[in-house]
Amino acid sequence: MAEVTYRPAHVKGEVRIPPSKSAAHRALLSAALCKTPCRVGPIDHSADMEATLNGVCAMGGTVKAEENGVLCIAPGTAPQSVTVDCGESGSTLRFLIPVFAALGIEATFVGHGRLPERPIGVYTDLLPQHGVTVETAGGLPFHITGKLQSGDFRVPGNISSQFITGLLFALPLLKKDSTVTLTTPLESKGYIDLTIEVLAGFGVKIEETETGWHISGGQTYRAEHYTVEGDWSQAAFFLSEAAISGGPIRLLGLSETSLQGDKACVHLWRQFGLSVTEENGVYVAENKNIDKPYRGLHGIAIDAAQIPDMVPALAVTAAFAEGETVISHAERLHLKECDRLLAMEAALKNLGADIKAVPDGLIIHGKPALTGGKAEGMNDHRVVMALAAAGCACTVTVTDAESIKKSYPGFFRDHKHLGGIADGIDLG
Ligand SMILES: O=C(O)C1=C[C@@H](OP(=O)(O)O)[C@@H](O)[C@H](O)C1
Ligand SMILES: C=C(OP(=O)(O)O)C(=O)O
Repeated sequence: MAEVTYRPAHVKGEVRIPPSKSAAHRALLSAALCKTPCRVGPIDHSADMEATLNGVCAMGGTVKAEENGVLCIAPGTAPQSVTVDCGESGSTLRFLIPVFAALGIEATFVGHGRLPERPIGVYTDLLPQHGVTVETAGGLPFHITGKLQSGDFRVPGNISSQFITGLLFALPLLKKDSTVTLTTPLESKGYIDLTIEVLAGFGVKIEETETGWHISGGQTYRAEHYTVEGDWSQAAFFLSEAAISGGPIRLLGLSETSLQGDKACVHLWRQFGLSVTEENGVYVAENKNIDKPYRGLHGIAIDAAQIPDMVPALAVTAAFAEGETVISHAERLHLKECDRLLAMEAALKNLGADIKAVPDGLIIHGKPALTGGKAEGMNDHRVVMALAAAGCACTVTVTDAESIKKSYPGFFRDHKHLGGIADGIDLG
């Protein structure tokens, strides 16, 4: 795989944050469940979006590109049996399985990269209790036959919220009412809030209960269009760049009222010492203490249970922040596109940082400067993008540079547009 070399530079200027991958997955799937055409956009053509669009087509839907990144999704006739390639997208796989089961489509789900090894056991246990036959050797391929039956779905809240989202999409399609009951406390709650919000945009109601959710059966997905808001998880990489390089960076396209849990990045980087202000929907990130020791940044304590995708970018800023940063409740990072805790530990150590992975997170003691060096991207988009901020301060070569295509194909272009240097790869 190709390498990218980030070199020291002062990044500043304006960047339009791409549309939210999480919101887009949800909106495309909801649109595919409508009885009449629905326009969804803007959509960024990342590999994960392609995976969900594969799913939309496998449901019999058709996809037509219109202007300004809008896609028109029209319903078709669902096939009886189909293979769905989910690429490397955990969201696609875990959202589609129960939906296909609710529609009674016999399906084989396949995937690549780390996806075949990522947890799927929640469905292996649960679906057979509700009328679906599952065939799997543990991971992918994952084959389902039969039609999902309503009832009480008991689900752990701490493996992946994506199982719950998948059920919240599927259960309204069944004839009778269902409940989802949490057997352990919910992590990544912001993603469930986002699911419920997108469903509401399609006229589908989910009721929160003391133990989980009540879902009325016989509901209909209905909407003519859905506008996808900006992606707070991608904005975090630029907050980290502003913290280390100075900025100011103006971030366009983000919603102030977003339910994305990753909106917490504003508060977190302010705690590190970055100034983040908002005016008329534009967020401005600037490190006004860039000339002070440690760039005026100081270490913080972070509970990552609700914001797993923030961790790579947080770890990089922490490597430059005075004192200790402790990132806890991040166990699920072992199970993402790579083991993100070990990947960030290895990468930042190679650049000269003081970082230690512990079972539930990372402990980092910041240094005023890093030496730079070579790091493994581990085929993980968030690892490769997070290291761009370190590369604003020291030369960093990262392998697996193309992995950014999973969520943000224009990342190097945007980094360069801000004055950053990303050599060795031409991805626009
Ligand atoms: O629902 C979603 O859109 C997502 C949920 C999160 O996964 P977990 O719930 O497994 O933490 C997150 O890490 C992922 O990038 C996107
Ligand atoms: C983990 C991620 O996505 P997914 O789970 O959908 O593969 C991610 O985007 O960081």
